[in-house]
Amino acid sequence: MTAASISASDLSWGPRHGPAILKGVSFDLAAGRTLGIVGANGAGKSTLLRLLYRFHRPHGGKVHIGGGDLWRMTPRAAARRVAAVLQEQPTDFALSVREIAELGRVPHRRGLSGSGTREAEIVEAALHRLDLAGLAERRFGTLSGGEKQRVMVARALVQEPQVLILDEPTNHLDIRHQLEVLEMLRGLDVTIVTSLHDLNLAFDLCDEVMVLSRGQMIAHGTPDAALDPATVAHAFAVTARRERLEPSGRTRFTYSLTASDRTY
Ligand SMILES: Nc1ncnc2c1ncn2[C@@H]1O[C@H](COP(=O)(O)OP(=O)(O)OP(=O)(O)O)[C@@H](O)[C@H]1O
Repeated sequence: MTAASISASDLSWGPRHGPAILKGVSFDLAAGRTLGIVGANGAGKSTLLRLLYRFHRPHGGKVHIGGGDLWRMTPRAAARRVAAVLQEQPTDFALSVREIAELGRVPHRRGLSGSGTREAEIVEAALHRLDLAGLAERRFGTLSGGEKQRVMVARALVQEPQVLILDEPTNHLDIRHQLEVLEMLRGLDVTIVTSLHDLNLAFDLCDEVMVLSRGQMIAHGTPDAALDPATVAHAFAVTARRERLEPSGRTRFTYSLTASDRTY
């Protein structure tokens, strides 16, 4: 895998005949960096991600991956560059874990050529990395939510993308697998854009954070700058507190409803 830069300029999108859901979002992310997208429910996080993995064509603005316009590439070329791990999981319940992971090779195959030794090695390595070797022959439909999530990350790795788009990648994962998956992702030579609900994770994991509110970017920068308590309070309509824990030196957020929000 070789990371590629992402450049998004003035992106907007909305449903046909509906109001704009995403308005004027721009950012430049250098190759190999991790950008976290945070914001309240409905803020537009998944919508922004959909524009980055070529699901929605922007109504305004452009996305460039490694300098190339995402919508001027063929779908196959785009799929060789960008992989996505989504909240919605596939319904190929009858396929085995290995077969789902192998689907990640499709953009790399020419014609009807099957899988060679190298292809098989890539799949095995990804299954191993995600702690799935023992489940390789299991039917996808029989897995737990967290096991399914790990299969989807494995399939994305098998795709050997330059850019990895993740929509809430830690959903369903227990704390050990959260740490393992996040540490593994950080070690990849890939550029990552991920939505996250957990601000503590965003602070620890990301090189940069973007805060969305009602479809607009209200902050973007280092986690320290973007996640300042006033911005968090505004974006999530809560009282936010940010503390530095000793002796670890890690930053932790805690939240409460503002007094006027209480209904009791
Ligand atoms: N295709 C669509 N048609 C109509 N409305 C849509 C469409 N896609 C998204 N929306 C609306 O746009 C808003 C933003 O949705 P989006 O899924 O991007 O939010 P989000 O920040 O990812 O939220 P969550 O944290 O709940 O996952 C929501 O109000 C959603 O209902």
